[in-house]
Amino acid sequence: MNLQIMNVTKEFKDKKAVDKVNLTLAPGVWGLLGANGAGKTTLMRMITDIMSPSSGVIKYNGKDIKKLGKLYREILGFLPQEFGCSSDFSVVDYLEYVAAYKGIEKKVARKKIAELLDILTLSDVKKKKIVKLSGGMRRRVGIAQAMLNNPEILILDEPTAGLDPGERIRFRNFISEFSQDRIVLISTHIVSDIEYISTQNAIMKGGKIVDVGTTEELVKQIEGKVWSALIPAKEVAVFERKLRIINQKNEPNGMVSIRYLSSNSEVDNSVNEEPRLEDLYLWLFPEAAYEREVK
Ligand SMILES: Nc1ncnc2c1ncn2[C@@H]1O[C@H](COP(=O)(O)OP(=O)(O)OP(=O)(O)O)[C@@H](O)[C@H]1O
Repeated sequence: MNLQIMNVTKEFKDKKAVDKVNLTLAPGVWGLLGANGAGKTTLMRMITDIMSPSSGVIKYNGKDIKKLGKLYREILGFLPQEFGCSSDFSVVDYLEYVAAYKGIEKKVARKKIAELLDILTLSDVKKKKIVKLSGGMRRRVGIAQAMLNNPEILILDEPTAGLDPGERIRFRNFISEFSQDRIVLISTHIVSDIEYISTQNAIMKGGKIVDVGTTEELVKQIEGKVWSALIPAKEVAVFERKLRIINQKNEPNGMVSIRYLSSNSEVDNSVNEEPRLEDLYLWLFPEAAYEREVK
């Protein structure tokens, strides 16, 4: 099974949101990483056939998804970024409604819904109206509706937004298990949510895929560029101006330990650290560190 994105471009009036993207997705979990405006949502909308490319073609097992039409939608599950069912439905009524819409037999749907409610820890709120749920719960209802038809291709746009740490861990384990023989594409700003479950990652910048690889392969390019060091607390502001500090923690005796990115050691006592995917993300998207702070 594969999904080929072939020379796909999407142009809006004055903006090329996706620019000649070529990518072949094989079964596994795919992380789609990129800063705000990189083109992730636009690419996902084209993969789900909600939006048509300005040029290029997307093929599922060698066949144009446009020509597959309904057949393609039957094997597809999608959680849109803006999923926020504002109707008066209860959780279970909503999921039954979506299942009927997707043409899933009632008995099969009931069993699947019960299973998903359990896995996504929504059983206790299944009779509650969706509008009355917390943001994290609503997101999980969104994940459930995307998975009702046991999709071979599952596209999740920012699935972990609003989930608490426990929910995140459950989500990761669940997706890892689910992705056997399926293609799962996840876009997220929370790099740690895909770092350990993604089989491959694709990095987008300015509408283009700039890198593809496993987490281990990708972080190799910043090996030797991630450092930790101890600095006096009173000098933090000075160091902040000259270094790309990505983490800092207060230590005893008026010292602060910092983790920073640089081609060379910039503080005497610096020690090289094992690079992580988040380090690479911040190396490629320095502005993201600022975005995180202001959010
Ligand atoms: N319908 C549209 N009309 C005009 N420009 C658009 C439209 N949709 C997206 N864009 C622009 O295309 C670019 C890519 O947007 P897109 O939403 O795909 O990025 P993204 O990587 O998903 O960002 P985010 O993480 O913030 O959702 C942005 O500059 C955006 O403003």
